[in-house]
Amino acid sequence: MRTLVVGTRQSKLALTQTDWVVERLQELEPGLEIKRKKIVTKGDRILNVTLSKVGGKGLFVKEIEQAMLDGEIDFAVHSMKDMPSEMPPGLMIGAVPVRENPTDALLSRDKKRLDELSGGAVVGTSSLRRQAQILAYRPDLKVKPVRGNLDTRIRKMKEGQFDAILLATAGLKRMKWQQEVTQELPAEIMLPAVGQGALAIQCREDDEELLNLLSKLNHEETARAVRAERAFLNAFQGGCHLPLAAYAEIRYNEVHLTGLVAHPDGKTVIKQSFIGKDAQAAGETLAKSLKEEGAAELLATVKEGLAR
Ligand SMILES: NCc1[nH]cc(CCC(=O)O)c1CC(=O)O
Repeated sequence: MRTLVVGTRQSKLALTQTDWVVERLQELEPGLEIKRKKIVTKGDRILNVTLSKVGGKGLFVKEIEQAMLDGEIDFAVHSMKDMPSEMPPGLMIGAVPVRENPTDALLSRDKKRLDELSGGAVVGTSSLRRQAQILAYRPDLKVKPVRGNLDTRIRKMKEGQFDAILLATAGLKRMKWQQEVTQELPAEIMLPAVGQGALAIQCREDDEELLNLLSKLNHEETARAVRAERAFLNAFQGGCHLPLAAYAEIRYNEVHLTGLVAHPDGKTVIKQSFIGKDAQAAGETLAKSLKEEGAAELLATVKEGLAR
């Protein structure tokens, strides 16, 4: 195998995730040389603006994809959650490694669990999905936007800007910061984002040598669950900035998929589950069923509100 170049964002989480994949690949092929090339994305540059207002899809991947197409890098490790549904021609997801914990975590200043937070407590999150679900469960809480890398957000909470914040458990575990987690929120209260906890290893579709190596890292159960979640997402032409959630598990060789669309105020939540064999079909069927309950109109209203 030739020396490989992996492109990565320079956030600690991106570097940690990239290193994890590099180590797995070097276990599979001892002596394999992999160089890291750091790339700054648009999402990294505009940290002061609420992402739902920036709104663009693929904010964290575009520059990396271009470097791959230009041959400057061979592959990249992305958070599946940040991957847009559309990929430029010539690129593909070469492997989906085994999923890390998919839940969302509550981190709070006084180690108070969600049920113990006082009325009016301020929860930091810029995710409309998290905002909608936390308000649906606890309408008495206040939600305020927070941006920045994981360490920045935790610091802002500890400084007192927020009583609690919501973050993906997976990112914290990968950074070995799981001791910061006060409570992992169950999917019944906080349905995870599409692809949360999973990674996508992206490469050129004609790179057979690399694809052959990457296939050994692929975890079919995770890939299948994520396929169902992303099929659901695609049906709404949604991005990670919309109040939309989906989570799938494989049980006895069947896909158990739950999907949700909500108003950011948490007062309207449309949520359903579906069980099927075919992952893609499960996602499409569930989306259709939510649309029959008015999910598309609800999202259109939300988008209108964001544009204003
Ligand atoms: N939106 C940013 C982002 N992209 C992936 C993760 C965490 C890791 C993951 O979800 O796989 C995070 C941080 C967060 O949402 O807390």
